[in-house]
Amino acid sequence: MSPQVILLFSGKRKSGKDYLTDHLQQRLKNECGVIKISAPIKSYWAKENNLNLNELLSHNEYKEQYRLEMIRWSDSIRAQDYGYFCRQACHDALDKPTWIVSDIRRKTDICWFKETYKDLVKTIRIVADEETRKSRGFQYKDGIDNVASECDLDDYGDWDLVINNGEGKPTLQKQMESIMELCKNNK
Ligand SMILES: Nc1ncnc2c1ncn2[C@@H]1O[C@H](COP(=O)(O)OP(=O)(O)O)[C@@H](O)[C@H]1O
Ligand SMILES: C[C@@](O)(CCOP(=O)(O)OP(=O)(O)O)CC(=O)O
Repeated sequence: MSPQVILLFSGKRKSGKDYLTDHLQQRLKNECGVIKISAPIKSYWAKENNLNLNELLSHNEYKEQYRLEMIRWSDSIRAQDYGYFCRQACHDALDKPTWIVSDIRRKTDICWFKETYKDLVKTIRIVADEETRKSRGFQYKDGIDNVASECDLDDYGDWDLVINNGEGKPTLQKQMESIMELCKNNK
């Protein structure tokens, strides 16, 4: 079965990408599959450096020790082929009508998905103010928070949906409904 809608989620560290996409997955159950562009990066890095892949994939602090190096290495691959990790992440194409891509970071990620899947693609930006992100554990790091990995989409202006997940955010129910509404147009 080919997908009917592909939801691309983006947002800064601790904006709530995993939180909201996990909830969406619980809601859609078997109807959806989750794709993480960081998965093939982490898998390669774990193998090369003999690291614990499950820890690297988890929400724990463990991955933070390796984030800077993974960004640098993955950017060197992207410089040759910007779709490399997007393609790898979609490789075992999910047999589900809705795909949730939980970690879009660069304009080239959006470009690759739109070139490949055309108008199946919907882009969603999760925003949260810095105070809220700090209360969730965000700490600014030079080389991470001021490079493409975190900033390339700051000036992207063509989101299909922007969700506030910070101060004054709507209820989770409302956040989910706005996503479902976006999907409806593709089904
Ligand atoms: N709307 C929310 N309500 C309660 N906790 C939240 C909410 N959004 C995010 N969090 C919590 O904030 C932390 C960071 O969220 P996470 O989804 O991991 O961010 P990101 O994936 O964008 O780095 C997690 O502990 C998560 O459970
Ligand atoms: C090297 C990375 O892929 C690591 C991303 O790991 P996660 O996607 O787990 O990070 P957060 O959800 O923001 O905490 C970043 C990149 O620029 O590709």
